[in-house]
Amino acid sequence: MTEYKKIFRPGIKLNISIVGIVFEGFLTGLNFLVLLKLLRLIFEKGVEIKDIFGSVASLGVIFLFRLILYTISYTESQIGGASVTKKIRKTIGDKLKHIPLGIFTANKTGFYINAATSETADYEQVLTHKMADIIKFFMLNLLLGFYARTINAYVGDIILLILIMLIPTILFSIRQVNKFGTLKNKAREENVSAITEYLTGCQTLRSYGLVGTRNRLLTDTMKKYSDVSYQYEKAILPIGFAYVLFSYVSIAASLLIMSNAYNQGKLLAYELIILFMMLLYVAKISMSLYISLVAYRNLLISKNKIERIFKEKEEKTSDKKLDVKKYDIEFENVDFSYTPEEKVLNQASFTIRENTLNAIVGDSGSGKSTIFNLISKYYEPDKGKIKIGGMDIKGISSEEVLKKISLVDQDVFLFNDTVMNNIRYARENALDEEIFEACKMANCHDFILKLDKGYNTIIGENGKNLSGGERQRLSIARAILRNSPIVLLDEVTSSLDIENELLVKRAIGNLLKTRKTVVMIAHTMPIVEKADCILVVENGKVVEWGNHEQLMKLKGKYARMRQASDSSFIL
Ligand SMILES: Nc1ncnc2c1ncn2[C@@H]1O[C@H](COP(=O)(O)OP(=O)(O)OP(=O)(O)O)[C@@H](O)[C@H]1O
Repeated sequence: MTEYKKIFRPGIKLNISIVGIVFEGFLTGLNFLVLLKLLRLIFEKGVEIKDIFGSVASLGVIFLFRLILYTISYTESQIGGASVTKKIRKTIGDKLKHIPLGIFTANKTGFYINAATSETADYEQVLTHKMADIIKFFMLNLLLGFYARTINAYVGDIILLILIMLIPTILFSIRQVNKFGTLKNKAREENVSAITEYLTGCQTLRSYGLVGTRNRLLTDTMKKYSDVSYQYEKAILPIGFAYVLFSYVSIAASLLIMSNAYNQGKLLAYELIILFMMLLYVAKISMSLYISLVAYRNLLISKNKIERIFKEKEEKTSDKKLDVKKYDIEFENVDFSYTPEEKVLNQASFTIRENTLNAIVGDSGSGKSTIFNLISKYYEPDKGKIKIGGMDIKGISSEEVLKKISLVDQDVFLFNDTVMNNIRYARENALDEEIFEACKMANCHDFILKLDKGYNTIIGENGKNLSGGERQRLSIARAILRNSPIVLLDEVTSSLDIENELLVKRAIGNLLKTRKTVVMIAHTMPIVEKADCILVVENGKVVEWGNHEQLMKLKGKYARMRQASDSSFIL
């Protein structure tokens, strides 16, 4: 058995609960025996009050046992179901750690959130309710059918026929469930993605007055989900209705057979009554069995979704360490595409020397951020080699490579935690004094002290209580504290006001004082001129490199970009 299949297996507690619920079903069947005995007394020799008390007591005892069994089974199933759910969610979490980081694009967020929440909860339903119900209803139906046969063979056969007719009904329903259930799940996934996007982008949407527009898109996904759900019900309901009709026509046919048998003296009055009661009960539980089987199949679609995540290709892991003495970065004839249609890097080759400040410039969409994505191993190159300190990073895990890199970009992610803890994520064992020092260097110490509880202030979900510049400086403080040999800065000042830009620039200046291999993508920073090396990217290649003076003398792409830039120095 594939390893992941074991995760879905019901554990001992769930198996106990299933056995308990099936027994509880058998006990329900015993009620008919008690009633049969009472009816026989009524019709054969006249009933006495003690007989009634005896029957009521028997029914009471059966009820008590059923209650005990049900309580134990229900509790066990809840504990067992929660334990399987925990295992599934944990495995999804573990799996996500090993899926290549580049996969986490915004449109997949809904897929993963949905799998870890709704789909897992759906599968728990299969384990805690559906499986036991299906076995219970099936066994009970079978038992009543065979028992009815001992009274009247025809009626018994009709009960068994009602059960057998479930097979074509279910086969027919499954086609609809597979079709519409899959569509329903897809629509739910899109809905979760839309909700996630709406909530995370709410601030931006408000600022652009687009709340209404996006809200419509969100409600569209909700409408699509409700439409598909309606189609699902519309496709399933007629099949269920036809089955109910068949069951009740069978009961009518049984009534005819029973009245004939009664008139011919082959069936006693109390037998007729009990058989009739059984038939009504069988029709009811057959319908419940049908509903449970349909729901079971539908919920298994969720299981398939979760399995898809478990089967997703994992990043190649290796224990190989990035054990190097220096931190040069080299690209050797690197080709890379996100999609087969567009080659983003084409034979890109360049070297970034260690302990130097490097700037990457180029037109929008030329592939600057892609170079960062490849250095950080969010993606693997299609061809060519990327080396750090002379070592090819191909066989090294992204976690290991990322240990050597601090990335400061525009999208600073902050946790809903204290300022102190948010910075400590960069280095878990950092002393408080080291955090204060890093914050001073990153120009954030003063604003942190002005916060309500200073370093112990909770900064809200993704730091929503802070300004863009403050968030940016906290991110630089993290990079300083992390003290990794490579620092990647991605257009960090592009969205800031002048005052904040100045503070962030000073913070970067302090970061650069510690000798590191620094690579930055910058549009508006005069610091580009100060870079030891400027790499100019065009059409997926580094077409020029050198310092500002060298490149200006070259009179090539960089010089043209520099001349075209306005007085505010837009590269
Ligand atoms: N995840 C992605 N999937 C598909 N295509 C992508 C993805 N990310 C970027 N691209 C495409 O790759 C090309 C290079 O993008 P990249 O972000 O590296 O450019 P850039 O030079 O950093 O641009 P900018 O200066 O505008 O940030 C662009 O055409 C972009 O549309």
